[in-house]
Amino acid sequence: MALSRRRRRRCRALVLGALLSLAGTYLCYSLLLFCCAPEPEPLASGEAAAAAAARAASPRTAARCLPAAAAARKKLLQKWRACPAAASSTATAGNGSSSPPSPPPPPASRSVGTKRLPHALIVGVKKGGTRAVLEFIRGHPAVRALGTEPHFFDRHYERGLEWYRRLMPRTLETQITMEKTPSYFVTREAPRRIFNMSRETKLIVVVRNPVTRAISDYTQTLSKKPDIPTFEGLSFRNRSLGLVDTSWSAIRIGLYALHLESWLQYFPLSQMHFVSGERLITDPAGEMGKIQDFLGIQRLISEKHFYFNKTKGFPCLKKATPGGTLPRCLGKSKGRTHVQIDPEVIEQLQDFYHPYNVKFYETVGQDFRWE
Ligand SMILES: Nc1ncnc2c1ncn2[C@@H]1O[C@H](COP(=O)(O)OS(=O)(=O)O)[C@@H](OP(=O)(O)O)[C@H]1O
Repeated sequence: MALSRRRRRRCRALVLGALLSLAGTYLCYSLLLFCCAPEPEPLASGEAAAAAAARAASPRTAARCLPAAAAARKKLLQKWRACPAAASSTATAGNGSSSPPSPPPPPASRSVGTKRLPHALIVGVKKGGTRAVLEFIRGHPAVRALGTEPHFFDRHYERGLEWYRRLMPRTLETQITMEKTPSYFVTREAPRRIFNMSRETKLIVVVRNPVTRAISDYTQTLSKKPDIPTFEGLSFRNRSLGLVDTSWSAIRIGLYALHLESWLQYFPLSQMHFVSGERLITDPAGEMGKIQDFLGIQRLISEKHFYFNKTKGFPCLKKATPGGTLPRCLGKSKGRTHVQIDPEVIEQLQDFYHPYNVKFYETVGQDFRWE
């Protein structure tokens, strides 16, 4: 009898102990969750809510940061944060000036930061050199970019801004989020949709001689569909009458002045930056310098990060980090050998584009010398 009472008492003590330890674990777990909860991300969907989220994210002011020169020394292509541009507008990458007094902060890893709507977009043009610009600029420590083309403002708009935001890489407050989708430039609804996301969005357009661009576009299509008609056949409604077929997308995309009009209904020119696709090849550092100025970030990507690859026939990035993962040259689909086109056809198309080009130069205040 006494034995079973003792056993019952021991049993009760064991149950009590177990309960207490469970309660303790729960308390610790709750405390841990409370202390380490991540920064809440906006969850509301719809244009207004996400636009508010974008505005909230826009003052990308000083948090702890790595001075730009130090960031550059810490290898351009590593994702170190850089201090805001105001620190020094003359800094160039790795010019060997003073070293940081204390150890640098940890790099912004994939799990750090917040997914934000883009602050800047490369909106076009197809075959202009958009991939080169994206790959070059994403080496900057103050920029993080989506590697693939999300086609949100043309194909997937109905999925909502929240879907779009979730595609973005995480950024720190001081960093700029970017993506590129070249078809935005010729999408009628894109300017309004981007404006509704944020009227402060910075827009980059890489433009190239519209005739060369059309041939590049055609060469790409031909590589996928070898049975399509000839370039000459597709370009004209009536070649002897010189009637160009502007309904063919390869031709239509090159009417830059027309497409630009839709953008100027929503954005001032000062919010748009036009990159010369030609100069991007002959002077990548020069064009990248202007892009960095436009984005309000330090000129860290400079001459010393490029070399001309004779085999590729294009400038390529030097691998700035030992064992870095970014490619030195762009892939095989960039810099294809173009299909041979009758020089007379080229001349006819040059003539066709001339008035549109002139209008475009006048509007943007830059002569791209495509004549
Ligand atoms: N550094 C470097 N390396 C390789 N290619 C370069 C570079 N800079 C500019 N380009 C030119 O980019 C053209 C492709 O343009 P996009 O990247 O805009 O094409 S796409 O619309 O994304 O398909 C591509 O066009 P094609 O030469 O007709 O293939 C290149 O001329």
